[in-house]
Amino acid sequence: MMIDKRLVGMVPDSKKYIAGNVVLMWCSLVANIVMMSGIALLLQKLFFKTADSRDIVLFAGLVAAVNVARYFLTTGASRMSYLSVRAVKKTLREQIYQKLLKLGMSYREELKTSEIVQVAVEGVEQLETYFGAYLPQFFYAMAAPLTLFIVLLSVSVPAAVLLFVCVPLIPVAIALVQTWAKKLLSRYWDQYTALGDTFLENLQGLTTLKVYQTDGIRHAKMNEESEKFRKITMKVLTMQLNSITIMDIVAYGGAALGIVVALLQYRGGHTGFGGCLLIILLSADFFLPMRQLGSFFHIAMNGMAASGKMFRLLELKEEPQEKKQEIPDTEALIRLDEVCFSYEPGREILHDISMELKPGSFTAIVGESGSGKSTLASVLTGQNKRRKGTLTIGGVDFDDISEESRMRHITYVSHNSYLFGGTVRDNLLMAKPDASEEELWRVLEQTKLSDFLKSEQGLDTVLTAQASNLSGGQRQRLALARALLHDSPVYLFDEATSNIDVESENDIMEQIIALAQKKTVIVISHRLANTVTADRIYVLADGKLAERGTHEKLLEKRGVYASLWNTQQALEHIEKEETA
Ligand SMILES: Nc1ncnc2c1ncn2[C@@H]1O[C@H](COP(=O)(O)OP(=O)(O)OP(=O)(O)O)[C@@H](O)[C@H]1O
Repeated sequence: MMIDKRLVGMVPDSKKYIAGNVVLMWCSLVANIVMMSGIALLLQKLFFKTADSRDIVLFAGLVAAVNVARYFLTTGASRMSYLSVRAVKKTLREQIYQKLLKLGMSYREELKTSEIVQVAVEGVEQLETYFGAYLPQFFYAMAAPLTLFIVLLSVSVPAAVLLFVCVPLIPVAIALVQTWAKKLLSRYWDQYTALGDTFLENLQGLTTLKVYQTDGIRHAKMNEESEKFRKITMKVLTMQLNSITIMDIVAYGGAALGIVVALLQYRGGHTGFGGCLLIILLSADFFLPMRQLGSFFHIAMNGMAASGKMFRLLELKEEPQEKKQEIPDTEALIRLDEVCFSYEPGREILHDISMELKPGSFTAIVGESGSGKSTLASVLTGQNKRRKGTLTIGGVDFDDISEESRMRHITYVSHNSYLFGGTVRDNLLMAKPDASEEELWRVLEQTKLSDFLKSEQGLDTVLTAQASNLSGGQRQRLALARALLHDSPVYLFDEATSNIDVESENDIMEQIIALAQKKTVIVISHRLANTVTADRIYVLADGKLAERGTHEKLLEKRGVYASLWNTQQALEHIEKEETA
């Protein structure tokens, strides 16, 4: 109940450090007993005036030796604590990281990013006390009263028994609080991660909030959440303080009782003066380890509550990659048969989509806003896995293909591909780590970025996070350059030219169309003029496949595509007239 076996099992390395810590603390206790016995003996001799200078010197030597020994023992115990904490942090964070890698692109279907960050940072931090202090103290708190009991048995049996019997009252008090504490701490963590999520969202969208001047409303909402968090934090602290008070009453009450018994025993002549003194000096030591365990327990409980969230992450089902296959060849046909997809139960977004994406072909997926184009792209790239129907690449079921093979096969470029802080070179080499300078410049020339970069620091031009120091067009050009370098058989462009200037759009489309001569290219675009040369155009309407064919054939049909085309042409015509 008080030890989470699963948690300890996760960091087997920590066991030896915990054991070492307990042994060192126990040795320190023995040294203390020796010193207290020395004090009791000296005081007895002083009281009965039998002490001589030799006794004083001997006693001084004993005190010095014990203190030196205790210094080393305590330092050793702290070192053990540090080593076990280090093992815990390293192992758990490594496991979380590996898990995220194994979960692959679809991890966001299960957990929020902010939750993962909080668990991996704060959650693991909370476990520091559990492994470094609570667990060793747990075993020490058992060993210490037993040792003292055995020592004091030879001094006074009733006092030793009474003190020993009172010690378990502390764990009983802890256990009583535990059930309540567990629920409270679980709520505390839920509230904490919820607040973290809101904070991250508001921070990321701060500019938008400022633009629409809704930051005040969000601020008020966050204050509400913070207030809830404050309240639950206060509840947790109250619970901790109350239970510490109970433990203090038991600990110091028990020690006082032991002292009373020792005095009664002395008065009754059952114990000597020195024995009585020894009981008085050691009685608090019976309880202090348990009392200390009680204070660590509350922090450890918090860590255990955090570990609940951590286990939830670590237990998420992952697909074993070993059994996965490679895509048989680069000329593989991508086939969808009656594919359906829902983000949430009861609201299907894609309905019975069947299509064939032939190797070396240029396919376009078009449709009105909200018709499901991006959803289809996320299914094709494995970001959303909860689909129904069949999706195969080269005859192999999509789910049986390893993520690595899929990533090598399909390069996905969205309208906001992530560019990392660092240099242009760093971002490009991500796609092909062994690319030569010439290769890097070639893709930059293709995407017409080379002149601009030459006027800066070339490949060493520094980018801020998300390349926010580049223009929208430049960002998309760089994302395209990186994709071209990746050299995969299939390219999927999801609105890769949206929200950028016309010149960049034309340049990028020119490169995409050239790419379609050599590779399988799928273009999702709201602008039909970009995809007129496609070998096949799939038209989506309300998540269904409404039409398919070439641009000319679709115009002849005078259906959804033709009407979309005519509307866009008319709009573009008006735009041209207005700018003329
Ligand atoms: N993460 C999500 N969770 C729930 N519903 C979603 C999610 N993403 C998209 N949808 C819903 O799926 C539907 C299709 O959206 P999708 O983004 O695929 O359309 P689209 O054709 O790409 O639109 P656009 O051209 O505007 O980008 C929409 O009704 C949208 O509300």
